Amino acid sequence: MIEIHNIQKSFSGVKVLNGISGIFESGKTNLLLGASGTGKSVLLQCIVGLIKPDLGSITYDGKVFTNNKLDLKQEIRRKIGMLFQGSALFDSMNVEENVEFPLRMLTPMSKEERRERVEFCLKRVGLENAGKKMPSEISGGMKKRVGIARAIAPNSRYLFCDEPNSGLDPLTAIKIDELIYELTKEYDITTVIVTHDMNSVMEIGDNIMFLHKGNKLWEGGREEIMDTKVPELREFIFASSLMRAAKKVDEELGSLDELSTIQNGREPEGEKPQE
Ligand SMILES: Nc1ncnc2c1ncn2[C@@H]1O[C@H](COP(=O)(O)OP(=O)(O)OP(=O)(O)O)[C@@H](O)[C@H]1O
Repeated sequence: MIEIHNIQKSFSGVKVLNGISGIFESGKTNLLLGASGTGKSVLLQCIVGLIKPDLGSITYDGKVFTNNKLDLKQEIRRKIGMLFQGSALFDSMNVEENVEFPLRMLTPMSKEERRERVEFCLKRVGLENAGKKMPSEISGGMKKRVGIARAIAPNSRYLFCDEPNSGLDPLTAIKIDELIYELTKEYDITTVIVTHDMNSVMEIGDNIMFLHKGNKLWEGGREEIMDTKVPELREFIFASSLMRAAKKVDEELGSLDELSTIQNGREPEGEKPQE
């Protein structure tokens, strides 16, 4: 579990994060949702320690990451896996070597142990036959899979993904989302995902934090987000014509349901009979 409290960050006097607090639980996919420029990536970078917040605290499983103790920071960093937007694979290394890299850097594993772990991780992400390929020889979706295998290889307890399905076709994007979701549950990882994709929200949003102009305006699960009354979030969700259509169908199905209840001689739920 990761807890953030009152995270604030300004650049050149311009406030980008305005006191964000929240809890990211383990075994859950926690989404940072919002339009471009709302501070999602800056918050993610603060949480992983790439940017120092001006104020606020970040705690990983009870250990305070923001207390400047180098040993502790390094201990936590070893448990962090990152999936970058463009996958960020090393072009000069083949797929196996990319996945092996953090094992060489962060663990005392022997060569044989590393080989077994790489094999296991590549199999888990469905790339058992791609180990010898170079990044330039594989598709965008496969690159994301390699990035995921590399991120989880050292038994990471925390997984951070910056727009994991950017640049992918919708079907591949869903598969990548599903893979991240399954791994989160399987290994009880605390996963934090930056996204502005409503498909991801509806598919894998266990816990969603909606950011707007550096403020947290809403937090909740995918089953409640469509009913939000927060105007900025409603505007964000229904900016997509697909989501507007989905809402319309939902409302029409609701009306049909109500109609059939009345036709069957029962009162619609929530309505009291007239005296
Ligand atoms: N290193 C930096 N120096 C100055 N300003 C920055 C820096 N990093 C981010 N910003 C500014 O902070 C604001 C929030 O940026 P951020 O990248 O977090 O947005 P975002 O919500 O992730 O958007 P997107 O979805 O487009 O990536 C933007 O106005 C951006 O220009």
